[in-house]
Amino acid sequence: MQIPIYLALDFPTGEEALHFLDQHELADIPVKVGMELFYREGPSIIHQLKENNHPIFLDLKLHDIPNTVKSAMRNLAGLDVDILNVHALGGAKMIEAAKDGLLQGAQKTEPKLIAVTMLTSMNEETVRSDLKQPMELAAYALHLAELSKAAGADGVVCSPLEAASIKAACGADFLTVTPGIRLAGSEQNDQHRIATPAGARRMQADYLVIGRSVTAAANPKKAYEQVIEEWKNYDNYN
Ligand SMILES: O=C(O)c1cc(=O)[nH]c(=O)n1[C@@H]1O[C@H](COP(=O)(O)O)[C@@H](O)[C@H]1O
Repeated sequence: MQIPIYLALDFPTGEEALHFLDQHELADIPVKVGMELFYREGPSIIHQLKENNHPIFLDLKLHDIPNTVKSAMRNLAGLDVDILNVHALGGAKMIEAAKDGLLQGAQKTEPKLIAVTMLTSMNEETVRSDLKQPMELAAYALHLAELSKAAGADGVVCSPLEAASIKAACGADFLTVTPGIRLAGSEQNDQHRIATPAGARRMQADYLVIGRSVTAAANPKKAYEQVIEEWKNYDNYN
């Protein structure tokens, strides 16, 4: 079975992303294509990665009125990727519309629909001061997860710190996809609610998303292997 660790391909061009995978012998690994790469390359980067047998999470975080999201999802589902996502903050009607569009557009596989709860770059203070959200962040993320589940999402993007409580409330089958993953000693960058790969697994993350801890490492291949090692043998790590 493929290890559910998606490498975030946050590169300016497809050429750089493909070169990185090739140079560091990361053939076939699950990858996440986000706004930076997709807005530059469009569907062609998805076709190329699929040709190289990479499982793909296409992370475009749709957030618009239900009708627009439904039509966009119909198109994206036709790309035959494994995971697509929306912002849970778009509300229940928007998530339901995303699911409808996804089902209409699905080709060989039905991509999983994942809703982003609270971005891992936010903390209690920014949620309160920027969003004027009075609930505690973890409780609000849990609320958004329950809303997403009721609206037909297959899981959520959340911080590893919230994964266990979301699993407890939404059930073992409801997927927790967790960015904000950092190897010990890596830069935190703009992330706030973070954990190591081992910590995330212990906290019941189903899928990890990791970018700069690997892509900006002195030895990306070694860093990626460390992530896998921690995922497999999480009891041996802090
Ligand atoms: O949906 C996402 O993938 C996502 C949600 C979130 O809350 N936080 C978050 O960091 N991400 C994405 O996960 C990746 C994390 O990258 P690194 O911080 O470099 O590991 C980036 O591509 C983000 O766009």
